[in-house]
Amino acid sequence: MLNRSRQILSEPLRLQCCRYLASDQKPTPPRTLITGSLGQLGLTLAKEMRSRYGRERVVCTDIRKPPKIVLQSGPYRYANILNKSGLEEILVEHRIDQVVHFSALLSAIGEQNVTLALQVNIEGFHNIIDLCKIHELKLFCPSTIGAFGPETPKNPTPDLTLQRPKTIYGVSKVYMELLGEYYHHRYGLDFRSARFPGIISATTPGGGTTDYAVQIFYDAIESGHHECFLEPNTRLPMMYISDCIQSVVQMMECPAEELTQRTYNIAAFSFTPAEIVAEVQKYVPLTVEYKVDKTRQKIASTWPEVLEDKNARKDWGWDPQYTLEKMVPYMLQKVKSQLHSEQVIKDLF
Ligand SMILES: NC(=O)c1ccc[n+]([C@@H]2O[C@H](COP(=O)([O-])OP(=O)(O)OC[C@H]3O[C@@H](n4cnc5c(N)ncnc54)[C@H](O)[C@@H]3O)[C@@H](O)[C@H]2O)c1
Ligand SMILES: C[C@@H](O)[C@H](N)C(=O)O
Repeated sequence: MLNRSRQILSEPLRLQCCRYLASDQKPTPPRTLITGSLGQLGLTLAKEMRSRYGRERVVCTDIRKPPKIVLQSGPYRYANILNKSGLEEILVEHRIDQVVHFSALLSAIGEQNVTLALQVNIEGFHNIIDLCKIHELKLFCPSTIGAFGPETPKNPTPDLTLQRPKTIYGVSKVYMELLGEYYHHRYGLDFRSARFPGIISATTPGGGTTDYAVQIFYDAIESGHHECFLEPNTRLPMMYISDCIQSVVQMMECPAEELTQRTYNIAAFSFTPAEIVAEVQKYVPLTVEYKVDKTRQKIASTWPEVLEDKNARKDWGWDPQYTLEKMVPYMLQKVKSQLHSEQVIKDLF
């Protein structure tokens, strides 16, 4: 895993990473805290970071009871991001150097509970960013294609453009981007953010508009039939989990002077439901029925089709490895193992 990760980094970044990997060289690897680590992305990132920096140097947190295997794999702490002093205690006790802030309510679930989304996505972020400022910690918080709206150019969508999202999720992410950049400008906080496409992994997602693109693999393996909640021609940017995790590591390890901006679009590939169905059908029999969910379709219709990521490629060597065609057989294999032997959670550690 470690070799693979290093292979795909650009030359300057690879040299930077080697500084963490060679035990006789300085500086020592960072101590990292991940919030919302039991969601779709957190444990995969924890596994990658632990392989690079050491098991005890990555502290997973969330408000949910973790599976036993998570407890066995390294430090895990209960941390509600709405409890600022509780968070501070953990940051101080573990002598944390950097935070990856994943806790959030995603687009579809946010529309079902706007008050809670405001609390988690905005108040929670206030707590995190203030603590990072006080304790001089580096902060990564992902943004999303959901930070754009219907007025945004859809194809391609540049880094700097109109952002008038129509979900509370999108509004809170634009606020997060702006506040992070303000704290960087005003206080020198080392804030970094990448706008993720919909992420596809065998770990199931937590209430987003792009979730169909994970569910389709479970349906293909379990029943051979998928009910799709988006229209067949809805094109959205997507990315495989391995590339997503690489983007976090690469961006966090990039020397500050190489970043020309603090929020970057990142892209891998885009597809429509009809296109992913056709790709899955190359490997397994699959029928599909389009039962469109009006709320999620309305959200998807306001999002970009293709993100422009030339600045991320130029500044910190962003170079995704997975295409739709390469990802589909991997996903089918992962989901099959997950269903038959809970292998995916084991794979994480
Ligand atoms: N998954 C994607 O497709 C995607 C795409 C773009 C951006 N992102 C961003 O990446 C981050 C991680 O996404 P994810 O898919 O893992 O999300 P997820 O919904 O799967 O997980 C979020 C986690 O936050 C935790 N959480 C909720 N309330 C909390 C609270 N009060 N205190 C602490 N933790 C709390 C939940 O328990 C959950 O484990 C989010 O910020 C999301 O906006 C994700
Ligand atoms: C796109 C992303 O932010 C998330 N998967 C959602 O659909 O809400």
